[in-house]
Amino acid sequence: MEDGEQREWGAKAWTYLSSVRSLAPLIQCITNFVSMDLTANTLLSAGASPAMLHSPNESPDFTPQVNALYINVGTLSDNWLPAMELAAQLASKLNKPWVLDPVAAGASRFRLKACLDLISLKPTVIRGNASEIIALAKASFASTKGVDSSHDSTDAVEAAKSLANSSGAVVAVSGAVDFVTDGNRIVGARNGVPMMQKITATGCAVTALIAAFVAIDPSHAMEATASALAVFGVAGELGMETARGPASLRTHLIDSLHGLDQTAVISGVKITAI
Ligand SMILES: Nc1ncnc2c1ncn2[C@@H]1O[C@H](COP(=O)(O)OP(=O)(O)O)[C@@H](O)[C@H]1O
Ligand SMILES: Cc1ncsc1CCOP(=O)(O)O
Ligand SMILES: [Mg+2]
Repeated sequence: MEDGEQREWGAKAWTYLSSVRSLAPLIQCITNFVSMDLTANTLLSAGASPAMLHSPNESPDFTPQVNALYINVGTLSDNWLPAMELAAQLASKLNKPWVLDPVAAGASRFRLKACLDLISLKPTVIRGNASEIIALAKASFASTKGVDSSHDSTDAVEAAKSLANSSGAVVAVSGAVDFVTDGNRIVGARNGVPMMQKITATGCAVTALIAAFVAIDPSHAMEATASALAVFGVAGELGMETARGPASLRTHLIDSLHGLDQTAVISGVKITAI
């Protein structure tokens, strides 16, 4: 039963990846300085088309052209927040999917409020680590030490459900198991390797990949999100076979994502209902 369910998810994930490769969705990324390179390379190696355009002077022309918008608050500053809000408003008004990465949501009052304000603009998906999702669900500052999680993803499952219900977004918590919920259903993806936490911006990059998968099928955001997380994890597992540490894993993960074939995805994806 479980094997059949996993193969079905594997086939679904392969369909999403193949569609990203054939349709090359255009993804507007308003993201942090640390992650720009890995995020753009992750999207390119998956077959999507990244564009790091963030000026509020450009978004009125550019956001209408994109297939999805990705907003990441990692290196948030006073003047970037209005740019994020404008792009999110445009995407919502135009019915385009948009995905939020609430990096370090609980690290400061400014950041927490910014994330909650962005969530009021109706993201399609929110993907964070466990500490970030707990901070958002409780709307509480100081529940995290920075950008890295001090909780396991299993600790944040109830917080994810509660955030999904209050926001209307699909919520994903990454970690050893990546959980995805729409507030009602929950699935878990058990792919990836622990070394992925030792490369900065892997979380940011997988959130961008979620945006590319959701761009293909916005009405099934939960399926697209779980598939993106699992596919990124499979690329990490294959990359780890030849990597010697975080720096080479970063390279090998990108290479593996680019080279994934149907067999690797269908047999590698480990998604199950919880
Ligand atoms: N212990 C782990 N085992 C396997 N994969 C992991 C583990 N921890 C994180 N990952 C993977 O690393 C990527 C980044 O997740 P995470 O480190 O939780 O995000 P962030 O960088 O935002 O804190 C995700 O694809 C996740 O599945
Ligand atoms: C280190 C750091 N500081 C601000 S943003 C950032 C990158 C965080 O990336 P991730 O959440 O994917 O680990
Ligand atoms: Mg992160």
